[in-house]
Amino acid sequence: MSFSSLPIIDLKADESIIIQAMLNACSTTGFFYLRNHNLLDAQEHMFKLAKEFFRLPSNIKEQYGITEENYGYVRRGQENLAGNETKSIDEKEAFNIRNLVQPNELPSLMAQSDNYEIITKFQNDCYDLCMKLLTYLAQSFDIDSDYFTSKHKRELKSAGTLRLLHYPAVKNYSDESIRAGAHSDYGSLTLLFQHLHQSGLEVLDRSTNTWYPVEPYDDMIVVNFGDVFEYWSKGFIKSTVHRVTMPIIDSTKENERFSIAYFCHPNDSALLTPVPSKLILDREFEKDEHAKLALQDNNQNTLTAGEHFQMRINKTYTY
Ligand SMILES: O=C(O)CCC(=O)C(=O)O
Ligand SMILES: [Fe+2]
Repeated sequence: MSFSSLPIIDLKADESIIIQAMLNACSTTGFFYLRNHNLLDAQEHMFKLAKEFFRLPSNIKEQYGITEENYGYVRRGQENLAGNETKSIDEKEAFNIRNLVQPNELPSLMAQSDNYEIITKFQNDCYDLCMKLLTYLAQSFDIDSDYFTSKHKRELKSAGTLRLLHYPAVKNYSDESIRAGAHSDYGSLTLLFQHLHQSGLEVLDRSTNTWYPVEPYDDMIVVNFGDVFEYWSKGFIKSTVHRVTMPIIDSTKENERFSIAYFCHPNDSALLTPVPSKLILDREFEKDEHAKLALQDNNQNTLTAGEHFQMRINKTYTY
């Protein structure tokens, strides 16, 4: 397993192979490609809708501005994922949709019944896929197979979010510009859908401080582990830092970028205590620089997933 060619997990492979591959991926790169998932059609519909939405005039999009709970429209320059370590802002716009969203909470384009159905189907498919991966992961750790899924009940409150992203075309930019600043994700798993060979995503190998590009493939989802797993595994599972860089300027090529992220989060009340696996319980949690920044810096109080999310969000628009 290496950052220069991320592992590929094939959902059509034997379960024993998947379970072993999940264990290898989570403890090394924290990122992998997922092949043979069944979200291709749903993904295509979702990208079409996202493009239609981002083409709307700003005043319409801004009617649904981001709320304190982190849902709604983020305009270009409003968010800075790398926090106050840098002066730059993220050159992107985004729209965050909560789980179990109701049509009356959405812009009229998304509230139309056919589009609302596309959104809810996509959310359900993503949720089901995450639950499948979490079941395999529990098997990798030799714990009850519903150990993780029981902390992700669909009907209970969580910070789970579907995020549509648009990185507008650029003709020039400064050295400090970035499309999405360096960050780790806050939840348990992220499904990242890239599109039409629009690259730019990079992952950080913390041990050597080296960035590696993540090539986009239309038929494979990029999956990564978030902070919650770094807590649950005392650092055995890596919540790998990533970013999206600016495109190479080539006047013959269109360079805007679309992506979609499904952030799976445990229920707000879930405790971030170590999982009862032999692989984890005997481990010392030695926090490296990233963990010290992203996670609560002392091991005295156990956080809930909701508290950790709130802590990260309070900084996001600074960290
Ligand atoms: O657009 C991408 O490829 C990555 C976005 C991302 O990492 C995020 O929003 O957390
Ligand atoms: Fe991310």
